[in-house]
Amino acid sequence: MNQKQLVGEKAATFVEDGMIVGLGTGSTAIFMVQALAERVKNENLSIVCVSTSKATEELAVSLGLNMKDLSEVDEIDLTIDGADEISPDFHGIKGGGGALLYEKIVATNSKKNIWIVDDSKLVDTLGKFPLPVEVVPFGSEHVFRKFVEKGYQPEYRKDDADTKFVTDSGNLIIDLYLNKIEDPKTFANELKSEVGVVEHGLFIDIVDQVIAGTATGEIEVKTK
Ligand SMILES: O=C[C@H](O)[C@H](O)[C@H](O)COP(=O)(O)O
Repeated sequence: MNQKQLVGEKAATFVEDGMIVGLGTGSTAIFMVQALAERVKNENLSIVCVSTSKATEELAVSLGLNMKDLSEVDEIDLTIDGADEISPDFHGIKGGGGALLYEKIVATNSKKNIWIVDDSKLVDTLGKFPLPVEVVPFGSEHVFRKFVEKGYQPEYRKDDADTKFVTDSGNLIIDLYLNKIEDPKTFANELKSEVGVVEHGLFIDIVDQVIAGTATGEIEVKTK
């Protein structure tokens, strides 16, 4: 069994009856959603789920999970999501699948956040993975040029048809090829202060627990 499936299935065991659960997005989160739907059926659990993307929403509905909009629920008990990079001090990059905005909104309205990853995502320093920045389409070329001037090596995210990728909320994504982010907190604040930037993929002080795969097939659970 691959690492993504192992950690996805493990994470689904952290959900308890009666919880409001945030469902993450991506290839690892898919395994968690499938395993959770199985548990709900087999153990007759009564849970409410909130999605972080249209793709996850569709999957969860097809599996019969009880879905609600974020605005319809009070605080989420537990959100389980994937990640693209995680540093030893529990900061991360997310948004490789373009879902960073809804993911961050759901995560910051959750009592607890768990990230599920294979061991390739655990890094010493963030930044090898291109950092996604979600921008409003209006005037985005100006934001793009500022990123060029600052040496951030930006590239518009493209979809399969080679046109600009559009997020679930109708925005664009500019990926920054930084290679290394020395001070993620400061950089996160700097990006947020740029008008036209809606959100970025740096998730600072958000995750509580990381469930990571290993080459030997064992699972590591790390708590902040
Ligand atoms: O926008 C996508 C999300 O942040 C994903 O959770 C992240 O990219 C990890 O995805 P995957 O599990 O497919 O590597």
